[in-house]
Amino acid sequence: MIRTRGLTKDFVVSRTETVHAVRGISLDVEPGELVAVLGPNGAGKTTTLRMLTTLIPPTAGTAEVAGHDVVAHPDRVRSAIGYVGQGGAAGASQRVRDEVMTQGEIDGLDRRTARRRADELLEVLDLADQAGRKVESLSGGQRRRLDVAMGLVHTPPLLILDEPSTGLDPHNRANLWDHILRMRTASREPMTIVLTTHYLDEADTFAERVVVVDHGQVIADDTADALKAELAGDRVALRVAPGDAGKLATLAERAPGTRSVAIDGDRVEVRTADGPGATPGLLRAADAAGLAVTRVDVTRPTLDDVFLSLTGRSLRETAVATAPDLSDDEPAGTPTAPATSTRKEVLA
Ligand SMILES: Nc1ncnc2c1ncn2[C@@H]1O[C@H](COP(=O)(O)OP(=O)(O)OP(=O)(O)O)[C@@H](O)[C@H]1O
Repeated sequence: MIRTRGLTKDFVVSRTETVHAVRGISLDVEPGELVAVLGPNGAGKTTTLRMLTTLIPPTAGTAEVAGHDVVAHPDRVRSAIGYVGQGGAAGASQRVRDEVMTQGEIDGLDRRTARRRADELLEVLDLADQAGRKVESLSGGQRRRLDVAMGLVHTPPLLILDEPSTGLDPHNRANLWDHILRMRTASREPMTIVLTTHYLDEADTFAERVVVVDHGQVIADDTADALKAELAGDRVALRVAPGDAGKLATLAERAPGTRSVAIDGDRVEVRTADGPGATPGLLRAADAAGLAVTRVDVTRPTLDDVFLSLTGRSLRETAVATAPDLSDDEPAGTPTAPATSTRKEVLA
């Protein structure tokens, strides 16, 4: 469904500065896959999606989407995809339901189906009460939900979503995911979904495959479970008398499967491929050496641990620091120029 080879994007910012936003990404996404693309701010995720959706041309490399080259046949690509970008796609002076319906008709739905889909999506995304209101009167969170409704109104074979849930409250995030998953199972053809998210729990729970991007390159690509097992490992924390921590650490280093051992006061933290499997052996070794273990905690790694082990940095910190405030309390007002071109502007 997607095939890129050496996909590259440079932005020439000035005579002396070029931003190498995407540096040779080669990626294959099969029909029916649900792929989450993770990475810190500025990693190149949006730029990659914008090339795949034909909003910007690649500097080098190739990309085929739904069987069509993004440079040679952008129209064919556009008609095969649904896209939710980061910029507000709706016209400020239009009414909410009309905007969703119009987008549906642009995407090829007949008027009745467009209305039914619009009403369904406005209900799912908690916008039914705002259906007759003008877009400019919506809060930031409501406007984001409207963007998502416009992107999902037709049920294309390929959905590309750039941070669809950013700024939504937990209730609306859950509804959105429920709807996306239902759309997917209801569609006759396998629906392919590629999305970026800063919510690691979403990627962990819903994505069948996680692609980690950093500095414009893919640095890991696998299922969340495989990435966690390969790159982060489980943590077994054992508490002993402070004077015994060194002896226990030495024993733990010799235990099968141990990747690393760290001491923190009376706590010995063992990184191992299989925490629950390794714990009985660690306890037996401690017991045989006369060391009394007073507490054991086994923790499975998160995708943030995966990123940390790959890069030495935490994804969570960058996400929290830059998550936009889409408060539902205040109307968002007329938007300033969006950071990315919108679907309506460019794909219509
Ligand atoms: N139009 C542009 N002109 C110049 N530089 C750009 C432009 N668009 C993106 N960049 C730069 O390219 C790099 C990648 O940006 P991109 O938006 O793709 O990152 P991202 O991974 O989507 O980040 P975020 O998680 O913050 O959305 C960044 O350094 C960004 O500043």
